[in-house]
Amino acid sequence: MTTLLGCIADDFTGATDLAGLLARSGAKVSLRIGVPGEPARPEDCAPFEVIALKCRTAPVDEAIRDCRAALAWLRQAGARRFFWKYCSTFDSTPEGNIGPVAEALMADLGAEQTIYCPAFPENGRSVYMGHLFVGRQLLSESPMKDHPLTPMRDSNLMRLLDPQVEGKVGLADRAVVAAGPTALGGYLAQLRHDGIAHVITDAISDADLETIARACKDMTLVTGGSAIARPLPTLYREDGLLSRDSGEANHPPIAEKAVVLSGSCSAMSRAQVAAYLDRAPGFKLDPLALAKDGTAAARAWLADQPSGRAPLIYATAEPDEVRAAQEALGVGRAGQIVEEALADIAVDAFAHGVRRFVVAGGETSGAVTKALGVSRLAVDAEIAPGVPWTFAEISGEPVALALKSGNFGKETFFTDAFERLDER
Ligand SMILES: Nc1ncnc2c1ncn2[C@@H]1O[C@H](COP(=O)(O)OP(=O)(O)O)[C@@H](O)[C@H]1O
Ligand SMILES: O=C(O)[C@@H](O)C(=O)COP(=O)(O)O
Repeated sequence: MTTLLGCIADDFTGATDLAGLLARSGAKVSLRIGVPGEPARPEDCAPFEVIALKCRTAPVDEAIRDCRAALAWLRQAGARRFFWKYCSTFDSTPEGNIGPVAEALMADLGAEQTIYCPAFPENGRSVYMGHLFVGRQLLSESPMKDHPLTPMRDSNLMRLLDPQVEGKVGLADRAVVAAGPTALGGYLAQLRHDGIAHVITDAISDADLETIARACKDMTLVTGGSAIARPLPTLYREDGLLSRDSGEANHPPIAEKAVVLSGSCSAMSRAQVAAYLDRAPGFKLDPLALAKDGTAAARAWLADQPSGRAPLIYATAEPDEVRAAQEALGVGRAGQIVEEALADIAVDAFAHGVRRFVVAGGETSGAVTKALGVSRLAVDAEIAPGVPWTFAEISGEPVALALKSGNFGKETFFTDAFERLDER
């Protein structure tokens, strides 16, 4: 059927997060890795199409080029409403890519205004007076200040967005949101009249997100984290745009051999790795050793592991270890070496019969999924808010992948993931 909402995600965990939240409604969601090589045929498309890109930290021009190509494909699929998905912690560099991509998409779509709504209350992200909180902490005081690629050192979204865009930035604060969808719609119209193209929206609860979604459901372009998109299928149903058909599909059984790969250095991933090492064998990657000797030692270790709990290979490290690796190798190169190593290990693991992959980290998931040659993922059971199991076919073999955002899941996530897969 023709696509109702065309979504572009700036990383792969963000894409599965968004697809998982949209799929909670029972609607059919299709998740494609990269812009498909073939032109879109609306009859083969789902009402919700998500294109996963790996452009969060790409040079601005490259990110704009890739997102515009994704937009063109989604328009061919029939979409007239679009969603630009970035991180609920607004991960970006000083130059972008949140603002420049939004502005390029707006130009292509002739949209005068869009909203920016990263709030995800279920995962502790809220926005108040334009300031982003992670749990009880301001973004800039949260562990996101030490992110290896996008350290977030300011919590004021207007201040973060302003240098990234040419148009004017404004705020729809909590008082306006709390006044309900009609008041919010009127306020946005007033801001549009005043020439404000980019509006940060406060939201501290799911009820706020419902209000914003209701006020913005017909906006040509909405931008944000996944949670602002979650109410949209229900709203489209109310408007008679979407049928009640379930998108549920049966997936073939997946062979049991499994591996956990973690390239995320978030505080939550560090806790998850530590908890899992109490129960399963682990191998720690050292970026300097990888730069010198490659992945042979890790691959040999993996090949030697007895069956049982899925082994864990991780580069996950404390901020001072990450800084030391970055000082020795350069920030970009350190990240790339680790991503390429985990991708290389994943390909080797697949060749040795591994069919269940749990991957921690957005950039890491992008590298692993691309290397495995996955082009489309089917979304299945949610393990934790924003992290579903997904299924793919690689060389004709069914494979399960859980792509975990660095910050998501409980401490027991890796164990939870396999339990969830077995109980489906
Ligand atoms: N020990 C390390 N030293 C330096 N960089 C690292 C290390 N471990 C992982 N990285 C890099 O840090 C980045 C983490 O980003 P990502 O995978 O997106 O995780 P998250 O989801 O937590 O943001 C990746 O580029 C990864 O290769
Ligand atoms: O919105 C979110 O927080 C996630 O969907 C997301 O984008 C994850 O990014 P990483 O933390 O880099 O995995």
